[in-house]
Amino acid sequence: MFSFLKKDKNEENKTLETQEESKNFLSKALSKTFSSIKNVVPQKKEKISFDEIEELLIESDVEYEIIEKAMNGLPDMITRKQLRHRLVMLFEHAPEVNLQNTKPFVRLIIGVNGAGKTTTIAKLANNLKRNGQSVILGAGDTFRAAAIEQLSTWAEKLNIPIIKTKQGHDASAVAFDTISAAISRNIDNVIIDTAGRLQTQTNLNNELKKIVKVCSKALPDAPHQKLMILDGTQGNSAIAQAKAFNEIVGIDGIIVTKLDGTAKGGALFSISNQLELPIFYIGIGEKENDLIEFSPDNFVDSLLDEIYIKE
Ligand SMILES: Nc1nc2c(ncn2[C@@H]2O[C@H](COP(=O)(O)OP(=O)(O)OP(=O)(O)O)[C@@H](O)[C@H]2O)c(=O)[nH]1
Repeated sequence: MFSFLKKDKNEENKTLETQEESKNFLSKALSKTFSSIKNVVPQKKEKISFDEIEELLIESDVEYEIIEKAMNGLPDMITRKQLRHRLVMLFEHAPEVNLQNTKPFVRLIIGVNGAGKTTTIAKLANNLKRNGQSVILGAGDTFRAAAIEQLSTWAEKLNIPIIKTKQGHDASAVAFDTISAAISRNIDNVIIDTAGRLQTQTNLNNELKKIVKVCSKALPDAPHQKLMILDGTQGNSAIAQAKAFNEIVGIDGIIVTKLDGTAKGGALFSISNQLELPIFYIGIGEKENDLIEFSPDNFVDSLLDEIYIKE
């Protein structure tokens, strides 16, 4: 009985340590956003004024509408606990748990050119592999030869199989073949790239609808996740883009990239809240390990650690 309790305590400590590590990692990755916040509140305090909180949220690129929503009814001097509660609430669209029971689990990656799709696919695949799962990639960006090459280079580097075709060939055929290969080779995860497109490019968007339909022909219910990659350096302007894609194919979750290079980290609040979608991961660098699972609690706590004295 005693040793059982002791083990529990050890495990609890370990979880706390991991949480602390993940928060430290987040603070480093979001240093640009946090230093803009510190410009507004240079000294840590127990209570911070309404006006200062409002200003620091504006500085970190939270949309004004969201700030109003979060701060409605708060007093003139705000405690950490009061603010924490309101900020965490903005991420109420938490990721669904237990999605991973399906095999193969098919993710379709969507985004505009340059948002970081290819790099993010590599990072995601690397994460899954590190967790002991098998992955296959589908080079569905058949629009540009360079995209097929770039993804192939990552596949080789990470030692992950890839299904590809020639530039200009049918992207939905690549999606179908990748899922079929995963089924026959008993692979856990499928990640399918798609061509970068704007929400206004009708032909490409019809192609995207076709890819989604063909995925479900290869495997009922696939794709299990349609993930939108948003460039974090664009801050709030990425929202309109994602809204349009959500209307075209229905997005299940967001990955925000390049948060290491911007002071606009506060846009994460607006992105999740406005789109009513969970943020699954954030990209914090160009290497394969630079993708972390997004935790609203850790994000809000790291931010509050910059301005509040710990309770
Ligand atoms: N600093 C930083 N750079 C990133 C991150 N994610 C991607 N990048 C860089 O952003 C650039 C564009 O990334 P890609 O993965 O090529 O983007 P893409 O959306 O596939 O773009 P196309 O290939 O043009 O369709 C590359 O130079 C990446 O290294 C990130 O989280 N942080």
